[in-house]
Amino acid sequence: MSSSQRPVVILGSTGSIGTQCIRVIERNPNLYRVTALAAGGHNLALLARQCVRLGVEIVAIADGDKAELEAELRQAFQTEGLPVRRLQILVGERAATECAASSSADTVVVNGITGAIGLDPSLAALRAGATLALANKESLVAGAPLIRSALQRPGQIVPVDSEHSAIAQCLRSGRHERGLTVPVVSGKTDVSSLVLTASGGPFRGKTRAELETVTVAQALNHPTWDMGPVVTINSATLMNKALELIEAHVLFDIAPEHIIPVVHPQSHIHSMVQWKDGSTIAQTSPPSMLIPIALGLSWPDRLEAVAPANLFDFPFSWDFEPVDLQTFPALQLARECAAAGGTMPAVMNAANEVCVQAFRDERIGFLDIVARVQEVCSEHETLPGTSHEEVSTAVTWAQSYARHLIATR
Ligand SMILES: NC(=O)C1=CN([C@@H]2O[C@H](COP(=O)(O)OP(=O)(O)OC[C@H]3O[C@@H](n4cnc5c(N)ncnc54)[C@H](OP(=O)(O)O)[C@@H]3O)[C@@H](O)[C@H]2O)C=CC1
Ligand SMILES: CC(=O)[C@@H](O)[C@H](O)COP(=O)(O)O
Ligand SMILES: [Mn+2]
Repeated sequence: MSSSQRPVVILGSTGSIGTQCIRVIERNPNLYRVTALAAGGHNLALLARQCVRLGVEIVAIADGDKAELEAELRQAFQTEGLPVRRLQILVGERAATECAASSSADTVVVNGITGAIGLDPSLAALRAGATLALANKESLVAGAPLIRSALQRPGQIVPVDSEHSAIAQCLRSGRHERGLTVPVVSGKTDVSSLVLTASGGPFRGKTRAELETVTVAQALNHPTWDMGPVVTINSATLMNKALELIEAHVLFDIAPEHIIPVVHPQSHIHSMVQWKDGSTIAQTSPPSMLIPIALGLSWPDRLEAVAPANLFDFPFSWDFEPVDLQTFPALQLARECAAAGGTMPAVMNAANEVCVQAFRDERIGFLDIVARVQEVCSEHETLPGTSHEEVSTAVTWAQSYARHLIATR
């Protein structure tokens, strides 16, 4: 390893964020070296190929068989024409957390795991002193007080979610020192609001009556982004924007009433910051996660030619419209959950994870997802959420109450 190569740990390496992160790193071999990979264990052949190609030292899987992974690794070494080498293999539900804990202050840990299961690995990365390039928004929604107390230094979290990366980039144009992430210009904040753009998802413009019969395949057909299935369905219910509103509130320490969601169907403007003088700064590029992922690795520097830029030499237009809050009530629910604070956002997310799985299994309809999440939240008595035990008790309760509602309605 050359001393100029920064060590990188990728959690969720076989997913949409993970594979795109590997693309960025493979284009910049002099800058980065992947030391560890973690995945769920559902695609061992791909994981083994990644390990061999990248020369990692540690590989972690949540589920699956160690012997099967070893066999895939042997096969991958042979396919690449390389001598078989032993790797440290971690297996089990704590494996990704152990993998993150193996990092150190100069490491970037990229968290591309889906779901609140990503919280413990995020905490482990922060406690190890690593930079956390965070795509796993559920970490912040489920465990904001825990994340705050695990933070070792300002700027330790670099947001990878496209909207939050955009906001972080826009914030560099003025004064804003508060929040958990990448403070750049110190001084009292001059921000008046954050404008959170939403594509509107595949069902933009539909009525609730029309949404009653939409299918899983239709919900997975995102108009502008190619992503993993959970975030794609969350985009369709606008629960993704609900999670992102809480994510922005936590990351940038801005009151939810100063975060304004707006539908922008082209997904070219990734979010904006409005300043006290009336100015608005936007960050734009054609939809691609490569830029926010690259910035997660290199912040505040920029890598060369990461993705195509907007072309301004032919006519086109960008549209904006208000979010239809009657048809898509998730955002209003998020505001209420953010106001309640403590364990309430973790409960909202946990119930949503259960309901999204039930919708994917065709056990509930599309509109039932947010309706059941609302019911779960309305029955929850908020706790401060400052201990791990409180958060996991609330999450377990929300999961089982959501399952009960799904089974009995
Ligand atoms: N995809 C995108 O463009 C964007 C994604 N995000 C966020 O990034 C996160 C990841 O999304 P995305 O890449 O789309 O999701 P995917 O479903 O494509 O990938 C999820 C990854 O997590 C792994 N995984 C699942 N469970 C575990 C576990 N217990 N331990 C370790 N790894 C695990 C999966 O492994 P396996 O393959 O074995 O199941 C897979 O590698 C989500 O929080 C999402 O909201 C945010 C903005 C954009
Ligand atoms: C790419 C990204 O950051 C996603 O979270 C995206 O925001 C999803 O699109 P929606 O705007 O439809 O939720
Ligand atoms: Mn996003």
